[in-house]
Amino acid sequence: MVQEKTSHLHIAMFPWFATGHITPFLQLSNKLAEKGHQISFLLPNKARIQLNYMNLHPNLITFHSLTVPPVEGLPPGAETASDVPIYLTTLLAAALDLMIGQVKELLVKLNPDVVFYDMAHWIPELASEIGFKTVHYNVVCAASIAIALVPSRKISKNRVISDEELMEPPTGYPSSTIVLRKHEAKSLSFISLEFGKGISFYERITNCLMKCDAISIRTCRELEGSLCDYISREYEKPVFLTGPVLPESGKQHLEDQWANWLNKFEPGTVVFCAFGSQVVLEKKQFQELVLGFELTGRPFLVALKPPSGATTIEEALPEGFEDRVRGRGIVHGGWIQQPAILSHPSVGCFVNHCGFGSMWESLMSNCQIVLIPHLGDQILNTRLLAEELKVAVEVERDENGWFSKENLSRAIRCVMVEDSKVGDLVKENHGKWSEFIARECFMSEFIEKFIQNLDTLVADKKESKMRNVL
Ligand SMILES: O=c1ccn([C@@H]2O[C@H](COP(=O)(O)OP(=O)(O)O[C@H]3O[C@H](CO)[C@@H](O)[C@H](O)[C@H]3O)[C@@H](O)[C@H]2O)c(=O)[nH]1
Repeated sequence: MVQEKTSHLHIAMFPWFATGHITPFLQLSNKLAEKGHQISFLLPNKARIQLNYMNLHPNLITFHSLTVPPVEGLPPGAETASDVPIYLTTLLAAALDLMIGQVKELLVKLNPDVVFYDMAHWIPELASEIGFKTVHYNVVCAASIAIALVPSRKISKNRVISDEELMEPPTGYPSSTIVLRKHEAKSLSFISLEFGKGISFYERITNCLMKCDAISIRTCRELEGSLCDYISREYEKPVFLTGPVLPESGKQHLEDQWANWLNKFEPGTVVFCAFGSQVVLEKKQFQELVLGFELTGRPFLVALKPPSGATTIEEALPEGFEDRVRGRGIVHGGWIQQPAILSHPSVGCFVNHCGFGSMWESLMSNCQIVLIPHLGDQILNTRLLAEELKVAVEVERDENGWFSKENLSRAIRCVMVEDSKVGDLVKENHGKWSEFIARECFMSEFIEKFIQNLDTLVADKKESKMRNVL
């Protein structure tokens, strides 16, 4: 096969100041640097120090520190979303917008071919002044954009969107299964609220999407092809997919305390549960959750943050719980090596919140998948896995969003017992997907195609540069 020749690009990355955004931008940077492209990565100083270890190509990826300016109400020293409670992130967005001069100065000096961004809606303005191409890179599923952040939503300035309106997908939305249920609509109501000074979240993102040269999404056609096409039509822009861009898994060594405990059980019998880095449950819901695991009668390992109002997991556990499950159940209040746990042979079921990372890790595992989503994109990811692909089951909630121990236990049992129709169906479908994803070329093909698209996008810029030189 004749390989198409690609030239080396200089790409500037300018992600929103949140770990969940900086990390995937950096993972993509690593993939691009692996192919010889040069990356200038703009980020606040503290995040640079924290994430330096993730830079796998320091010869090609250069971090450039930014200074987050003071904004009234923003705690001094706050630089990323992890430094502030969620209701103050609007002030961080206001600080981001004040950085236009600083970013402009840097971009003039760096002179990149293309800038990747996600929240700084003013990047296209700089592009026309300085002369670079722009790619709006979305790090959550295509469904989150398609259902909430398209022009067809028609959310004009200062209009607050109702839950009823959010439940209705926008005109032309291509899926009848990846939708929100009544109690879930409020998880997206933030889009019409202010995010930064005098601009709503909806306005910010739709501006970004309208003014960029190309849209890019961290997904694949096999999962969300029709949703990507819908976004492309809505914005009349090309949509370049990067695939999931996950780091090479490499074999993580599981800590002895977990390996020894898991080794005590038969293959495929342990239920593992984790809800990512953000979810903090209400105490009552937390207690109901752990009682649900007790009710299954199976061994279980749960790794969660303490619920709201508690400083430790132990103080929040239901009365007598620890004695009743001793020897077969652990609720751990700290971080645990999720990918390594998932590949332990004793683990047979993964109960998770369907955050983007966990969604892919569950798809790549051999475990049965049970989902309890909490936030907007997690709900849509869940619909994708449970309703479209039919590789997982979702725990039923009532109209107030509450899930009972019985519903949790029922969902786990229905995928774990032998000869369960649902269990067999999700297992078979899941098997096909994990095989598909595990192919060696799965991620590399995406990146190669993605780079070809970028090359075409910046070709005219390069030509005019050449003309100037000649
Ligand atoms: O005890 C734990 C818990 C999690 N993880 C890892 O942490 C990552 C968690 O990522 P993800 O599943 O995406 O969850 P969140 O951290 O909650 O993700 C945030 O960011 C995602 C986009 O990147 C969104 O999809 C989610 O809604 C948002 O909560 C995964 O790689 C897990 O393997 C561990 O290693 N140990």
